[in-house]
Amino acid sequence: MPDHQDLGHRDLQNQPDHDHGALSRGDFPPEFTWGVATSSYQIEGATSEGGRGPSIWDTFSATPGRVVDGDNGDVAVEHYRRYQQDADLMAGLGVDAYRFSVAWPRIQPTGSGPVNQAGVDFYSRLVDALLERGITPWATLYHWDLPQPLEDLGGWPSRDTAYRFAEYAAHVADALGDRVKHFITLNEPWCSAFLGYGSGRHAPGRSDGAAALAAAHHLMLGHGLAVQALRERVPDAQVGITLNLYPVTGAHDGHGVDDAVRRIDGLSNRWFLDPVLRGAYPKDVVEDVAHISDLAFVADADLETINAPLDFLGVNYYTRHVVAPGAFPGTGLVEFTDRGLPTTAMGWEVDADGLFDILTRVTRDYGDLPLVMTENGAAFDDEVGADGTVHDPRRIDFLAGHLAAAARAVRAGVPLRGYFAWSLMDNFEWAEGYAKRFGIVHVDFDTQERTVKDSGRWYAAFLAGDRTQY
Ligand SMILES: OC[C@@H]1[C@@H](O)[C@H](O)[C@@H](O)c2nc(CNc3ccccc3)cn21
Repeated sequence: MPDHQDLGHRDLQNQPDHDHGALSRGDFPPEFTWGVATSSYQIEGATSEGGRGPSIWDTFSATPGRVVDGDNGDVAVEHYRRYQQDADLMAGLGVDAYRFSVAWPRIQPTGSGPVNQAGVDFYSRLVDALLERGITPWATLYHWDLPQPLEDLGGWPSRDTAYRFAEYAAHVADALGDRVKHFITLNEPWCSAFLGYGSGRHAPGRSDGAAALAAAHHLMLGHGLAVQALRERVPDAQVGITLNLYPVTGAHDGHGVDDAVRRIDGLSNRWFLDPVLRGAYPKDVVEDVAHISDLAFVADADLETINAPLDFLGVNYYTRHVVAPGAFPGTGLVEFTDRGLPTTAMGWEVDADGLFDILTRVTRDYGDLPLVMTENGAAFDDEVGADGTVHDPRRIDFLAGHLAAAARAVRAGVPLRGYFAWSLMDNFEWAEGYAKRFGIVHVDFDTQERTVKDSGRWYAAFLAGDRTQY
C-alpha cells in the first residue's frame, strides 16, 4: 500500500463485509443531514436568459461529436423557471437540505467584473424558496461551468483563473451569505482538470497532460483563496470541497499490482487529498508525473493557501477502481479491469463496500475532519409505465446498499455528517447528454413532466423514519 504519513491513526473497528437486513434513518446520528444534489448546467436551462454569459460547457456541447446525440444544456430540465415546482418536489421527499451549484456565468457573465444582478436575484429567489420550505441550501460555487471568456484567457491552466474564482466566491458570499451557511468551493477538481484538460472527455476538451496538472493546481489554489473570501464574509459558514474518491484494488496479487494500485490511488485520490488536507503534493506521484511536468507553476506559498482549514470534506462515491499493470511492464501503464459485478447504465460496477472502504480510509489516513457524502447514486434506464409509475428497483437496491455501507462506516467511527443522493431528478449527464438517468425523480425531457420514481418514494419513506429491508 502507498506510503501514507499516518496523521492520526484511528481504531476503525472492522465490520462484517455485508450486513443485510433492516436499515433506517435511526441508524445514523440524529443531526445527520439528508439531501439531494444537482448542478447548474445540468438542470437550469435558460442558458441565454437573465444576463447569463456562455460557459465552456455551452461551447463544448455545441461542438459536434463531443456530447452524445449532440445534446446540450440550453433547455435541460428548465429548473431556472421551474425552481418553485422543484422545491415542492424536494419538500415532498422530506429532505433536510438541497445541494445545488451557482453558475459563475450567471453571476459574472465574462468571469470577472461587476455582478449580473439578474443572476444574483435568481439564486436569491431559489434560496428563499428552499428556506420557506424548511430546506437548508448547500451551495457549490463551481460545478464545471467556467465562463468561456476565462477559458479564452487560458482557463484553469492559467494562474489568473484562480484569482478570478476567489473574486467570484466573494460576490456569491456577499449575495447569499446572509442565508446560505454551507459552501462547497469546487466539485471534483479531478474531473475539471483531468477530464477537461487531460483526456479532453469533458469541457473544454483539451488533451494536454502538463496543462491538466497546471489546471489541477490552479483549481486547488482557487479553492484555498475562495475559502479565505468565504471566511471573511460569512464567518459562521461551514466550508468544504468535494472530491470524487475511489478505493483502488489490485485485480490480482501478481507482480507489479501494488505499484499499479499506488499509481492510480495517487493520481485519483492523493493528488488532491494531500495538498488540500496536508499542504503538500504526494512525493511518489510527483515522481510519477515528472516526465509530464516539473510543476514549475507551484509558487512558494501556494500549498499553504490550498491547505486552508475546512469544516468538512465532501466525498462523491460511485464505484471502485480495480487495476493491474499494463501490457508493457515497467512503463507505468495501468489497466482498469472489472470483476464481473452488476453494473449501472454508466458501466460502473455496483460496489457498496467501496463506500465503506473509502470513508474509513480517508478518516484513517487524514484524521477526524467531518465527511459528507455530497454525491452517491446510479444511472439506470428508467421508463414511465402505462400507470404513470417508474419502477426502478435497481436504484433502490443501490441506494439501500450504499446507505448500509455508510451506516457501517459511522459505526466504525467515521465522522460522517450527511448524505446527498445524486440526483434529485434526471438531467444533462455531461458527455452522455440526456441518455443517462440518475434521478430519483423522472423527467420527460419533451414535456418536462416530473414523476417521482419508486426510488424517490423509497428515499422519502426512509427519511420519514420507515425501516426498510434490503
Ligand atoms: O456522473 C454522475 C455524476 C454527475 O452527474 C455529477 O455532475 C458529477 O459531480 C459526478 N461525478 C461523478 C464521478 N466522476 C465522474 C467520472 C467520469 C465522468 C463523470 C464523472 C459522477 N457524477
